[in-house]
Amino acid sequence: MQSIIPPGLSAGEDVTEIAKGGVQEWTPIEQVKLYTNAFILQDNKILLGYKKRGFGKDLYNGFGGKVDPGETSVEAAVRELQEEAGITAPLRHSGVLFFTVSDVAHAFYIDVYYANEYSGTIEETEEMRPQWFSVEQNATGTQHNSNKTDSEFAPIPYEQMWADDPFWLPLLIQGRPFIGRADFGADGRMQKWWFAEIPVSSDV
Ligand SMILES: Nc1ncnc2c1[nH]c(=O)n2[C@H]1C[C@H](O)[C@@H](COP(=O)(O)OP(=O)(O)OP(=O)(O)O)O1
Repeated sequence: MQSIIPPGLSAGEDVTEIAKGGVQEWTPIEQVKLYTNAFILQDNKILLGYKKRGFGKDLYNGFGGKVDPGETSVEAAVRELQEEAGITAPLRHSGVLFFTVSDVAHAFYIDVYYANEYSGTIEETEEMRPQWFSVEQNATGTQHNSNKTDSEFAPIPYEQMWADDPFWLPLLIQGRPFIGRADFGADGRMQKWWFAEIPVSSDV
């Protein structure tokens, strides 16, 4: 399928569009800040954190934050995972997300990472309360079983996550690289969005 890659993102032409919506033009970009977001995937479960304060408070997300001056993106991702969940992991790049929020002056360019192993002890921190969730029901975004799972872990709580997450988190879980952009209103709803899968070998 032919796609038009939104401003803020770059990729080759061989992307596979998986979702798009909204009617207005993309919000103009004035300033961009670099962020990271990291997930641990292990034994059919995923580690998320309940954000206790600040931007995205009361939502579940991966572990991450701003890239500090002088840091590489992956160094920042490793640092944020340590600061927010108490663990370290061999993070691998999985995708890029680009967001604007109507009442935030800068745009968010987010490198998304995952690891299948970690070291250290997962612990609650001032910012995040880590919790494992089952990926068995969520990998395709569908329920195999209407109200029961054999897993001891709850399904991924998409209703308590950013509205864009259901578009790309299933791809991360399945090891399929992705890119995507969403422009949010001040009410936290997506006003315009576009998500795509990219070839495994792509360098995003
Ligand atoms: N829309 C959306 N979906 C998924 N994930 C995110 C968003 N918007 C986001 O900002 N994020 C992610 C990106 C980062 O991982 C966090 C936000 O980082 P934040 O906690 O604000 O950054 P810190 O550097 O830790 O903040 P301070 O410690 O400086 O307050 O959410």
